Amino acid sequence: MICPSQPYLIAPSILSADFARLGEEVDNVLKAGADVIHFDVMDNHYVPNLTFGSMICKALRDYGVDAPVDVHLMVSPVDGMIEQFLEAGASIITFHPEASGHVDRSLQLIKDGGAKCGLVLNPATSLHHLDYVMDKVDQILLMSVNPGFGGQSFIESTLDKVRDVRKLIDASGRDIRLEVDGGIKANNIRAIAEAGADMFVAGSAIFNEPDYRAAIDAMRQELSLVNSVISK
Ligand SMILES: O=C(CO)[C@H](O)[C@H](O)COP(=O)(O)O
Repeated sequence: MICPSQPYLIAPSILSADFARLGEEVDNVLKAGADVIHFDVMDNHYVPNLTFGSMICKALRDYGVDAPVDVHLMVSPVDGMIEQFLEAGASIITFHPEASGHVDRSLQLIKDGGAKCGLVLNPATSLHHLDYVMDKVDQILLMSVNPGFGGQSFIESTLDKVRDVRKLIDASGRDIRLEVDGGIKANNIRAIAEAGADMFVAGSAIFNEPDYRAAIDAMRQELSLVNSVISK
């Protein structure tokens, strides 16, 4: 079992928020103890659903949201959207390697714009996409559902993938965040952390609950029980 070198982060996905009251929803979830706002951008091309773009990110910044905004781009091609989200105030931008013709260039574009960069791997996407970029990425996001919709069930084989990526991160000697997204709830977050993840995206498990603080606290309570040993 592995202990990441950084504290655990909980990142509610606003995909499951009430869009008619988005500013208020983001305020409420931050007041309830969220660390990061996860922002799912879907283009109805790379994934079969359509959500929101950089204008909504900018609107949240203008509204006063100063927490880190973690933008997950499910769009193809990706570079134009990267530029827009840098201007809109994104803190972290991740994208799928299949959506970029030049992965190294897209990562550099994000870094040059002052945000943290990362790659997202779908459940059946190979880890070989991480070859030759481990010196560059700040974050790796493993999808534990097929992207496009909230409220799906966690794909169990992700746990093996998390263990494999944790080994790659430890071998790199860099502080790279290992984020997992899809079907995360209080009853499985501990196992995901024990596999080596240190950042957890949860949409329906938080926004579908009447009490956001209770939902986040239940996850933190499970994380406090993680059986961990420093592996470095
Ligand atoms: O990226 C996503 C879907 O593509 C969502 O962030 C993810 O599925 C979170 O939703 P839930 O916690 O309800 O599974």
